Amino acid sequence: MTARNISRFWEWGRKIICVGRNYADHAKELNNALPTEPILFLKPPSAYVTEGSPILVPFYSSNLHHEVELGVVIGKGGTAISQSNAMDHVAGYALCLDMTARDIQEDCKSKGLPWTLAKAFNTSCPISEFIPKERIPDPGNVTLWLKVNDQLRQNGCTAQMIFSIPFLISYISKIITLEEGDLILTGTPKGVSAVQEHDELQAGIEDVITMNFKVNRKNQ
Ligand SMILES: CC(=O)CC(=O)C(=O)O
Ligand SMILES: [Mg+2]
Repeated sequence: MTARNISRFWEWGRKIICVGRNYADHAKELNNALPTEPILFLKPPSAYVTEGSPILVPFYSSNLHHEVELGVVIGKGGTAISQSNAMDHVAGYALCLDMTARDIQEDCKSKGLPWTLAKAFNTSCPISEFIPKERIPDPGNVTLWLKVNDQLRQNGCTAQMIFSIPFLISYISKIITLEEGDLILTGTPKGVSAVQEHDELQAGIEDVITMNFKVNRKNQ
């Protein structure tokens, strides 16, 4: 059996654990209350899409939003990890989009239903290449940005997160055991907006990485 390579973590079929409303400016733009504890939801590994393949608008949505986020790739699993040890469990990072069918999410929220249809569809998690840990020495202070058709829509710093990366790793691992190859999406800053078929998305982390995706529509 060949050894698995963490730099292709998305092929391992591991969990994608997402944090919602982790930036006050984004919670405010959607008129959401600030969380007192992390808000968690999941995406399946079938949500991954890598550069070269398109993001597909789900057939049941007419308001698909981009959310640029820093992804934390777990390199060493654990349960009830302490905040002081948390960064020892990180292998690296990925630039991620938490694609969200906002119309469906609003409908689910109003009916008290889970967000699965809004957040977990195929191609709802576009990701960059794996970024080794050493390339982002301070993940709590990097700028993420996203452009749609060359127009800047999001530009936020991870220093604005309400819950820090060590806190999130510790909090999540008390509830859900973290495994090597899991990915944590740490929430989005303000500026989320709708994308349309044929749009071109470009996103980046400072001078560390950029990625490009096209948007297509899924017909049934
Ligand atoms: C309102 C949301 O969709 C929450 C979320 O995903 C976020 O990043 O914040
Ligand atoms: Mg999000």
